Amino acid sequence: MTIEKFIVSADQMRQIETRIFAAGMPSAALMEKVAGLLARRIQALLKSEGRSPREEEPPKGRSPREQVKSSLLPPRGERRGNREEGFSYLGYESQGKDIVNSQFPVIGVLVGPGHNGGDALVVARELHFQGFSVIIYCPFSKLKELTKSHSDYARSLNIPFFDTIEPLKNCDLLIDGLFGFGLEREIVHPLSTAIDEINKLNKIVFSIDIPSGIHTDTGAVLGTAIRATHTLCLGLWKLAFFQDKALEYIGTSELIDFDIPLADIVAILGDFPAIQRITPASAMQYLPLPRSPIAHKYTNGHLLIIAGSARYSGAAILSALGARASGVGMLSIAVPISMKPMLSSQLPEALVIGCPETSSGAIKDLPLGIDLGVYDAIAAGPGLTLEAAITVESVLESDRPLVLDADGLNILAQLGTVPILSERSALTIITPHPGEFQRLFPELADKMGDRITATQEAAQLTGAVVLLKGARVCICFDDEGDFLEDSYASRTITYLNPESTPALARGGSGDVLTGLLGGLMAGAIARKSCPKSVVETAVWWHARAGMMAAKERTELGVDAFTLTEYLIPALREF
Ligand SMILES: NC(=O)C1=CN([C@@H]2O[C@H](COP(=O)(O)OP(=O)(O)OC[C@H]3O[C@@H](n4cnc5c(N)ncnc54)[C@H](O)[C@@H]3O)[C@@H](O)[C@H]2O)[C@@H](O)CC1
Ligand SMILES: [K+]
Repeated sequence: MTIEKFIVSADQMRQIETRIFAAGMPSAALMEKVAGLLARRIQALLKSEGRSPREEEPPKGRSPREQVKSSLLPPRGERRGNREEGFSYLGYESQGKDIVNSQFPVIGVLVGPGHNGGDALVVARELHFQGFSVIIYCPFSKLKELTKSHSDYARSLNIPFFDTIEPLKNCDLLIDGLFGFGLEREIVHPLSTAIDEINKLNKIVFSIDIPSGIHTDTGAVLGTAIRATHTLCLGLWKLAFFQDKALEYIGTSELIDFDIPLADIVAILGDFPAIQRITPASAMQYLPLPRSPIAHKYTNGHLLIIAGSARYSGAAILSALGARASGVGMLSIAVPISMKPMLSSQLPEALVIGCPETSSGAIKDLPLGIDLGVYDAIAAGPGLTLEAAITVESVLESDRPLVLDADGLNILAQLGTVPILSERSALTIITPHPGEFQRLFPELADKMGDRITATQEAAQLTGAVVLLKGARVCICFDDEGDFLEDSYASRTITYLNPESTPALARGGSGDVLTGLLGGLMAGAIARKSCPKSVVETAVWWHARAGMMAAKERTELGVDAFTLTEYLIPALREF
């Protein structure tokens, strides 16, 4: 399993770290290694933007120090402006250093009392040796032993230290090493005020491990937090990177792999971890590709979509186009009878079933004598309105595997989520957004501060696969031994999708997912493979299509219909 699959809590990271130290790795050596990787990565990021001091052609006729030039510096006029306002550049002319006119990029390193601060000090030292102009902000008098050693050494190198934020104002880049996964309580004044002021500076900020102030597990802001533009997560992905509310603070992110032995990870997380990050490889393994050379339409599954109303007529089309991309063998679509001609013209390959409809054009009931048993799976909900309650009740009562979305979920909430779903004999996949989730699970209202835990509990309460939509989709289900090895039966499995695009935050994109997921599920059932496994595939694929469309058309250009047209091209990228 690739390192990118693992996700840890602060406690698990601590346990893994303890094993490494117990096995003999010196703590100082590990910090040196990690921070060395960080410093090199930060330099590479700066170099990619033409901001590396040593790589540039030195202008003639200057001292070696002055020859090191970087575009990280603000235009000279701006700096002069600061001086004219009476602000001494960086505030340390008084230390006898004439760097006011220096051409160096100026990097401000924020140092905390623990080992996150230790990492930051090693990074500061390395960047200093590489020719960057570095200053250190450290408002703490007590530091952990190792951090104190690095602080002493940095001071001996004449790297300037400050305990006020004023000097940070003229830095071109900030590196945040105030707190990592050791933060356990709220940040209070005066540090909280300082962090708020630092955020107001609107600088480029690289956070080490996690933005300081963010809870490693829940992603909650503990008092206040650094708003990073980029976060370099150390060793293993932490849960916070999958909590929607932390994303504004994390910015873009990447993993810095520092060779944690797999045996130590497995010792703490197990060889099939209960929480996993979706990767292209893991999602693609459940795609119905390549097809069997002797496949026929029924071995690729038969999906029934139940969707649409006069009010939301497009929902049925969008779901059906999602299902079309899944390669499902046969597609049937049940819609209010007056919509039948429109559906038939849009989806010539589908069998369109006209249903009796209410006076306002919603599905009143399924046609008399319909045999749901012929379908491998059913996807119901998009655009149904609450008037389709009888229909939703009958699919819930059926023994067919079911994807339930949108109004299907609102009707389920009225019927009573937990008793209905726990009585279902067949698999149910529910795909709520946070508002629908709260209607479905009022008993979990106070758990919504931690999306991941709330989704896990919803899966445990219902026995369903629960897919909570958002920037980082969370998928949870109980493993009943049908999917993984028997020894793991009765655990809750969680999959987290690491990447998506806000371009998908738009009406109709969920309808596409419902159809795509339903189609993949029907195919999996027809081929007798586990239908739960395709949920991660559908979520990842849907997000990739959105990302590809956004890249080509901007985030404004990804309406739900356009999204359906990117589903197949998105696969070709892989
Ligand atoms: N896990 C690993 O394998 C490695 C961890 N390293 C670094 O070590 C970090 C964790 O280090 P620590 O456990 O020392 O923890 P941190 O550096 O995250 O912070 C802990 C320190 O902050 C103080 N503190 C906590 N909450 C506070 C608050 N609200 N206000 C003021 N002070 C507060 C604590 O008393 C303690 O001194 C990681 O994030 C990472 O940067 C790396 O150095 C090496 C590898
Ligand atoms: K940090």
